Parts: sequence; C-alpha cells; structure tokens
Amino acid sequence: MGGETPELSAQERAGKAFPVSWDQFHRDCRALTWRLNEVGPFHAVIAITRGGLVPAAIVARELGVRVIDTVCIASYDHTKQGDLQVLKGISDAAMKLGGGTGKGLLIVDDLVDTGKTGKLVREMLPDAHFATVYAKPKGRPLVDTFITEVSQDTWIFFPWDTALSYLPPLRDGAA
Ligand SMILES: O=P(O)(O)OC[C@H]1O[C@H](OP(=O)(O)OP(=O)(O)O)[C@H](O)[C@@H]1O
Ligand SMILES: Nc1nc2[nH]cnc2c(=O)[nH]1
Ligand SMILES: [Mg+2]
Repeated sequence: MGGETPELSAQERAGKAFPVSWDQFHRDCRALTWRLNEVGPFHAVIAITRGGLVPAAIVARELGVRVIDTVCIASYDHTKQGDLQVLKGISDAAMKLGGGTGKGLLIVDDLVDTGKTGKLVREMLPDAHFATVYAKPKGRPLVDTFITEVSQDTWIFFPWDTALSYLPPLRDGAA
C-alpha cells in the first residue's frame, strides 16, 4: 500500500474533540426534557440505537413515558460512516400508537451529524417529533428540538465510549 494516503475517519476529519462527562450528559438530557415538556404529551419514545438509548431512558423517566421502542440503525464503524443499515424497524405496537405516521411519538438520538440517520427515521415516522441532545450544522435542520450545537468539525466523545485517563502536563507536549 506504499505511497497511498490512508482515508481519514470522520473523527480525524472532525479535528476538535468535545468530551462529555456523565454529569454533563445527564444535565443536557434534563435540559432537553424541559423543552420537550412544552411540546408533548407523547404516547411513546422511539430510541435510535445505540446512542439514543441513554438519552431516551432519561427523557422518558422525566416525561413519565413508559412505552419505549427502538429503531436499530448502524452507520459508523467506530468513526467511519458507511451505508446505513436498518437492523430492526419500529414495532407494530409503536406504529399503531403513532397512527401509522408517528403523530404523538418522540424520536430520541444522542446527536445528528450529517443527518443521514435522522433523515431515514423521519421518513419512517414523518409526523413524529425528533429530539437530539447535540446537533451539528448539517443535521440540524432535521431536528425539532436539541440542546447544544457544536461545529461540524467537532467530534463528540460520549461517556460510555471513554474512561478517565492520565494526561501529561501541557509543558510536556500535551495538546
Ligand atoms: O447524522 P449522522 O451522520 O447519520 O450521524 C449520527 C448518528 O451516528 C451515531 O450513531 P452510530 O451509527 O455511530 O451508531 P451507534 O449509535 O450505535 O453508536 C449517532 O448515535 C447518530 O445515531
Ligand atoms: N461519538 C460520536 N459519534 C458520532 N457519529 C457521528 N458523529 C459523531 C460524533 O461526533 N461523536
Ligand atoms: Mg446512533
């Protein structure tokens, strides 16, 4: 493979890192719920797995919603985006609650980046409300409610993907 430039992952292209702690994530999910409380009530929460599972649990708890379904979509293999794969669709029971179009349903994901994942789910449930905790500019128009916008060249590190580790002092060359 000599001489070939290796393809950059989405994370490498993103450049800037935005690490989020559990505390911060919990606070941001609660802030999201404050906004959603004005929009509901919702019959059910639909979590886009896997990243949507944690915010969906927190939001559903705060809103008092006990029906939670999943739509299972994979696109990024760690940080490289490939074709979207729907591994599991929305259940018939949740579809029925949303009258076939998603009316009164709340879709939750951790973030929108390019918007490809969100677009696909919106097509499945055109009348549902779509909420994410974080949004990048490309995906932002797809989202009805979000809390924090980060630039397109930022990579968000979630607490379930990270651990506390030693950081060398700045003067020793740490970024
Ligand atoms: O707006 P997009 O460019 O489509 O990217 C956003 C999606 O990417 C991540 O999921 P990922 O596919 O990495 O799967 P995961 O939730 O299982 O980590 C994230 O949780 C969103 O669902
Ligand atoms: N963890 C994480 N996953 C993503 N998938 C698409 N964009 C991102 C991001 O910024 N962070
Ligand atoms: Mg995801």
